[in-house]
Amino acid sequence: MRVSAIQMDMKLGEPEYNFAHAVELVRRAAATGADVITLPETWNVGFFPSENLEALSDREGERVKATFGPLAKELGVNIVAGSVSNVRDGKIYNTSYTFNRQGEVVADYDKTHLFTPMGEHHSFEFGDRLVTFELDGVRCGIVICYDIRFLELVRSLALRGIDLLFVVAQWPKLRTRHWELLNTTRAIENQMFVVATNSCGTAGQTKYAGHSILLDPWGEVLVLGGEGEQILTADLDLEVVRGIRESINVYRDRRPALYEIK
Ligand SMILES: NC(=O)CCC(=O)C(=O)O
Repeated sequence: MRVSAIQMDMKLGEPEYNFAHAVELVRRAAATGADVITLPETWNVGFFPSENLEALSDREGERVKATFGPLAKELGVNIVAGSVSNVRDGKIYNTSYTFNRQGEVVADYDKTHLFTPMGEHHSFEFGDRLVTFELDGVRCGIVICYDIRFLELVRSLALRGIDLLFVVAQWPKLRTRHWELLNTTRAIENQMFVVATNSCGTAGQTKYAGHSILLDPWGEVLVLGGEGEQILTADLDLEVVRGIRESINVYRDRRPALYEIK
């Protein structure tokens, strides 16, 4: 499975520009022969405008579905369309939509851990369900940015049988080391591929890290981004998952009856 992660530089509060730019980048990523293309967190508005957020947001994912469904079908590619700021039932969610090669929505996920240090919970609603799905027969899960700090969340997805985790983020440069270590640790402890797509550039006072990272289940770096906008591509050999789980079988050896965290 060839995956291309788009490390996008979006403009805060400018969905018109951001939609056009995301489509252009997806077309460029498709030219690499990718099976799956990914985008970062809240790329439609940036993370996140303090004014007019509701007016700038998508409505029940209508715009992202109308844009990326047909595009996925036209290009014959799976698209993990990052996440968008999205109004549903009068509330704003940080929602991720994933499209298969036929342009169908195969997953929608609302961020479950909102980033309270930046007040995300004052503007957005918490999601309340975990999501797994299949792309080309590969079992996948998705989390959004701050979610990656919660090992229980990722282990829960792992126990549902995923082999590949998508992380879509707007992670600040200030904590680049946490970003790399957390993604690497989740890959190793759950013995899965991790495709972690970050944003870059500056929004308001915050500089975003870039450093998108694609990892194999041994925690080896397949490709690591720099600081600027770029498309990172790697081939994932899913057989590696079976190999590591046979040689170091942590799923067989774990002893959940002893753990307070189930
Ligand atoms: N967008 C986010 O969730 C930011 C998370 C973050 O900066 C951190 O966990 O550190």
